Amino acid sequence: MSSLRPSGGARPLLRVVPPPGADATEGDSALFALHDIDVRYGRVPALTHVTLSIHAGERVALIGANGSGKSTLLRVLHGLAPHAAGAFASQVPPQGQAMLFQRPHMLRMSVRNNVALALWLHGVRWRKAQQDAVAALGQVGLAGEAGRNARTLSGGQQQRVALARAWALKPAVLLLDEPTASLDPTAKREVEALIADAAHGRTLVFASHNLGQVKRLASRVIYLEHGRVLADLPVQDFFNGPLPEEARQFVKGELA
Ligand SMILES: Nc1ncnc2c1ncn2[C@@H]1O[C@H](COP(=O)(O)OP(=O)(O)OP(=O)(O)O)[C@@H](O)[C@H]1O
Repeated sequence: MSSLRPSGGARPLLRVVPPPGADATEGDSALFALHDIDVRYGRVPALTHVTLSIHAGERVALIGANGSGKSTLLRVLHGLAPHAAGAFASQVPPQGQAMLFQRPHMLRMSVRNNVALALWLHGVRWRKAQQDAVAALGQVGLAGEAGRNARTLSGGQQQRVALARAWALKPAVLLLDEPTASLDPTAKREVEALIADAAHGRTLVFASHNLGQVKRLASRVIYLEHGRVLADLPVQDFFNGPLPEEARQFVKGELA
């Protein structure tokens, strides 16, 4: 079982239940193991004393106020936070995971090639990459837009292209940073359904401010405050059990 350092006056609540088959007492069975991780941007602490493990098949929601460290934690998992102190171990090869950023970057080329390029960079031949790209775009309802310049798509459509780009790589681990934050209610529902579908047989770690979505998608909730983990619980316990006061207030505020 993982353990956490108390953070300031607040006591973290930690009861990580690994999925069936995973042995949480064995550090090396974890896909990701973080021990006492600190990340700073200059003088700004983004993560402080973060210790946790993530096992195959978990669907982990990262929640917390703006600036609490959710994106930074996702970046650590994706190997994009080089200034981390502490120990970080990953059992996932780089091509085994894909990350969706809050504001996906579209290259000035067709929608199809935006997806195909990601595949080609992972060693898929160009012709096959284009075929797979069209198939992935079909999965997110954008097959009809394959020839369009990706930069001319709406924000929601660009988010779908980014999802297709991630899906096409068939990663074992999906890291999603507020994947539906900028979408209208219909697109939110549709993209959330795509994520739920894609999560089958995969490990999912996602940041979200949408607690309804967290309840629907997550098996485990990690609550961050000022870069510290204040609660790390199975989803039912997070929403039904006692929480540290800060987390309770946050949940109340977000649900209001
Ligand atoms: N590139 C950066 N340069 C300087 N400070 C940064 C940078 N990125 C993040 N930070 C700071 O690190 C802290 C954690 O930020 P992070 O983006 O991880 O939070 P977050 O929980 O994802 O926030 P949000 O909900 O707004 O997306 C914040 O204080 C933020 O201002």
